[in-house]
Amino acid sequence: MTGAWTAMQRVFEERDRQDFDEVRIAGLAELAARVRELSELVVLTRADQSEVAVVAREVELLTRRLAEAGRGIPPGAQVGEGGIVRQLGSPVTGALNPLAPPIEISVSPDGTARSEFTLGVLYEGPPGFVHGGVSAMVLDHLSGVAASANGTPGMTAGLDLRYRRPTPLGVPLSAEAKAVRVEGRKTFVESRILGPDGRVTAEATAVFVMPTR
Ligand SMILES: CCCCCCCCCCCC(=O)SCCNC(=O)CCNC(=O)[C@H](O)C(C)(C)COP(=O)(O)OP(=O)(O)OC[C@H]1O[C@@H](n2cnc3c(N)ncnc32)[C@H](O)[C@@H]1OP(=O)(O)O
Repeated sequence: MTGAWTAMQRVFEERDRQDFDEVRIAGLAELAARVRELSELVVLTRADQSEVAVVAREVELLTRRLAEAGRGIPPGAQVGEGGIVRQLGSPVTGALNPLAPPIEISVSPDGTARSEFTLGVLYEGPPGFVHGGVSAMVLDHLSGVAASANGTPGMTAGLDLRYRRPTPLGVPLSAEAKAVRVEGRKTFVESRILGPDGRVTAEATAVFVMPTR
């Protein structure tokens, strides 16, 4: 039976054949950014009912225009030595995904993956604070990048989260993750999100397992 890793490689190879140059990516990223703004205003608008109905109709027409050139499969993931290096449709970092915040991640020479980002109203859980599932998503992904940077990429097998204090919405947050131990196919990664005051709001230990080929 084909393993998960081989199946994923096949998907990636298929998508690699798609025609995505940097100019096209920039254009689509601009579109995604505008849709993100629109989504936020859907939550925040005070427009009256008739105006909302008109806008809904206009958005429907715009959607139909894009559907005429729909292609059925999501944008590709670029794969490097350490696993995925860029995934344009990622719900966390994908510049082409309007649902993604999106967050940008850098990796320092010691293998620490870091990010600074702000999460707006679309990610609200408790009033005024970030949804716990969104924090988990960010830490899961950041930890995945740290596992890859360690040269031991894998699938998330476990994510043990502790929510220390509420994570505030609409203010600059930072997050970091680092691989701390490797045992066979398993890589253990520790991560955390910090509020603007530098205090930890959420922290996690994740286990990544390299799937069988
Ligand atoms: C620069 C940009 C980069 C970009 C990088 C992109 C980052 C993306 C980050 C997001 C990642 C995701 O969302 S991934 C999506 C969410 N995750 C998934 O869908 C995974 C679904 N699960 C699976 O496919 C499978 O269960 C696997 C592949 C994880 C493991 O299956 P397997 O290969 O059969 O392995 P298995 O025998 O079960 O376990 C292997 C070893 O791991 C241990 N193990 C298994 N689970 C756990 C666990 N929770 N905690 C501790 N240990 C565990 C087992 O005891 C065993 O230890 P021992 O006996 O060997 O000692």
